[in-house]
Amino acid sequence: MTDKQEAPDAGDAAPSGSATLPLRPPCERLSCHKSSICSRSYFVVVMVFFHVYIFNVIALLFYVHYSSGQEDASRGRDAPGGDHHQRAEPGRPPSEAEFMRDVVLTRVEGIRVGHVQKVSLVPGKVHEMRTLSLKPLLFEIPEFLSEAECRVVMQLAQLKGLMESQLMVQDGQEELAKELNLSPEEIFNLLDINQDGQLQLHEVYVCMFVDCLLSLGEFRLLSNDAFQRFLMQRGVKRSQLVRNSRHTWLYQGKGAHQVLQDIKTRVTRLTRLPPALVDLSEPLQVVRYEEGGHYHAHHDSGPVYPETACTHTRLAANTSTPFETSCRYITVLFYLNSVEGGGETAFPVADNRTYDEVNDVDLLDTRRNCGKSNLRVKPTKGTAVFWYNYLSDGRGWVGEQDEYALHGGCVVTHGTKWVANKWINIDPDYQRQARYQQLISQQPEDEDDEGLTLNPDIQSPDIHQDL
Ligand SMILES: O=C(O)CCC(=O)C(=O)O
Ligand SMILES: [Fe+2]
Repeated sequence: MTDKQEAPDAGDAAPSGSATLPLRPPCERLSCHKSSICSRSYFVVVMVFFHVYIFNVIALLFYVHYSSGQEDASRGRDAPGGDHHQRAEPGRPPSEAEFMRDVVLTRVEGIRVGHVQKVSLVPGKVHEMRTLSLKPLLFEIPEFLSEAECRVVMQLAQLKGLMESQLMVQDGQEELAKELNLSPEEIFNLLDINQDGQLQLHEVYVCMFVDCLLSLGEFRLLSNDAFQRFLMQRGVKRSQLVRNSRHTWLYQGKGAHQVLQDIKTRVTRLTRLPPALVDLSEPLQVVRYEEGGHYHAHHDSGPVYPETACTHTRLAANTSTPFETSCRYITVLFYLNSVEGGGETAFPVADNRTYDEVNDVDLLDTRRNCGKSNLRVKPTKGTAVFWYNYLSDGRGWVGEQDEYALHGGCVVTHGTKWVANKWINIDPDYQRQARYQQLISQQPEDEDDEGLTLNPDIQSPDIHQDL
């Protein structure tokens, strides 16, 4: 057998009789003599690469699609205004949490101080809303309430009865003090934060309205007797108190007087907030100052740190927190009468004074220094003012406390002053607010309204006996 016979391809590889010649590389051979096979292989290789490429592109597209979907979903959970596409399944009503994901808190634009915008709050009437300051964002709306509405609110408050906003010594109730098992000295010691043996105004202030060494529950008991006694023992006068007024709370939910319900609806329109947030806020607080009454400058709501709970959502909080504040995002203040003398609402640092200067001038003292406040609003019957106590977080939710929202009631020099406060409570922690709303939505119908957890003066469960 020749080489030729043994190797069928030999004829392709070398001419006959030249077995010693080196074989050419197979590729060269193919390209020269098997061009059809060569191009088919090339085609196959190209097609394989092509398919792998297409497959990779499709896989990449799927990956991008699904991973951005997940990001959206988690953004929806973290940022209330972030996701407008995550909806409940069709045919199923959205749960409160799903509803909340779509909520963005609209803020009314101030444009500039003095800017007037028309607002439609009641059918057939247009109100004018004037920007009073940008820091805080503060507006005034004349004739927000009619004369008749002002009268009804004052009368309902009188019918209900007003209590001292900050109590001084009155009769008895020794038992409550005993229950606490704290002597007046011990109470004083707890409130005397800097331990200098004196009870300064700011210490009373701190305890009354922001965070307190005592729990809120203990403080409520104190205010009935023991607290007043040691204030008197230390020679504290009414004028030295943080506030010198009387107040009560009026329920505005279902079954409440129509005027009260109307006011709530109007507030919802004015603030452009979701009705549920207004519905679940504190009842209306009505305040009366007699001649000589005042309210030193304060914040309606404190700063919120990670360890701070909001009073209204504390039931929904997973953990217990050492501090609590009322998380009043907005204050709407109504003047129910025109005051004969004094009684302006002062905003000591509005717009152009830094907060630090407050300490130098003691602008907190509205009995002495109201005249030095940057801005004062004269109480005029029916007028409403409203402002934001918190800034925006930039993503459509509640941000940090606005320190320019400091305000107080100047001393009433002639006559009586009646105001009402509508506070809108929103937890800066979006998740907590969502959990709270979900919890409330699971309550039976007659329990899921304002005042369930929010009225700071109400300790008994009979809150729905409110007017
Ligand atoms: O009486 C005023 O003008 C202000 C009232 C106030 O700030 C309040 O009740 O929190
Ligand atoms: Fe206030």
